[in-house]
Amino acid sequence: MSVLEDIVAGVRADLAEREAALPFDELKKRATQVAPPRDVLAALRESGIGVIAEVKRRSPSKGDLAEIPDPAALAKDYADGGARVISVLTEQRRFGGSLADLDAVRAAVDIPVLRKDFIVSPYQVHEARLHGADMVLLIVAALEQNALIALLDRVESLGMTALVEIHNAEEADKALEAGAKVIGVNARNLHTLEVDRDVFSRLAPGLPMDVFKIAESGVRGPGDLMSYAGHGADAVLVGEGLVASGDPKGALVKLVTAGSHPACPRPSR
Ligand SMILES: O=P(O)(O)OC[C@@H](O)[C@@H](O)c1c[nH]c2ccccc12
Repeated sequence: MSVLEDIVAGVRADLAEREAALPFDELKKRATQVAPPRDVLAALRESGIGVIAEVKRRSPSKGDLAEIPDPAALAKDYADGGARVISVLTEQRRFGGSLADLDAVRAAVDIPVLRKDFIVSPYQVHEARLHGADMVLLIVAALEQNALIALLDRVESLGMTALVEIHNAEEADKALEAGAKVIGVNARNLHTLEVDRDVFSRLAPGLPMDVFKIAESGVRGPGDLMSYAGHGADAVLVGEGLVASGDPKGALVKLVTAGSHPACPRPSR
């Protein structure tokens, strides 16, 4: 079993428990009662290269990254530091996240929040909405094309924005065919878990101008942000480089400053 299949199997097992505790119809009903989602694309399209800052405790590739006893405090630091969007990992087994983290972050900040998980069922999309998410990650490699299309429609029909993640040209075609408007190129290979920053520069030229392009993973500091920007990234998504820095807010401010510096390459639109 690949790492991805293994993670998804665990996600499905945890999901079955939540479905038993809160039936889908009831979940859907409750999700209509929360405040409407924010306009994520508008937030992302503000000037400069935006930074999406991630609340990430651990990962299968790196093990423990940071304890993060108070995700709300970290989220406030991110928002104060100029993050455009906050990404919250909610996968429990491998990343140490939870829906409680999403709740805490949602309550702490006003900027858009991304639910970062391995979404394989409509249940998780409504659940994201119920917990205040404005954006939802959909990983092409984890989904059959029909499921990708259905989940993307579902995310958009709830007023949220889908971040569609790809790793190669074949997945790029699938994402575009499904109608993705925001595409994340993940530099981390989901099979080997290795980071190859050149994946972005290889794939970005093949993506249409009007697709919003996010470079995910492997941003260690301003240099990596500038380099991704030079290859056409509209925004970057950063986890480890912030949480494991010892000073997440300081590290973020450096990235945000670089992203809005006149010398930083701009997306050509
Ligand atoms: O910690 P990094 O290298 O900055 O990476 C962040 C983010 O890209 C990574 O957490 C990620 C990208 N896609 C994912 C899918 C699931 C879980 C995690 C991820």
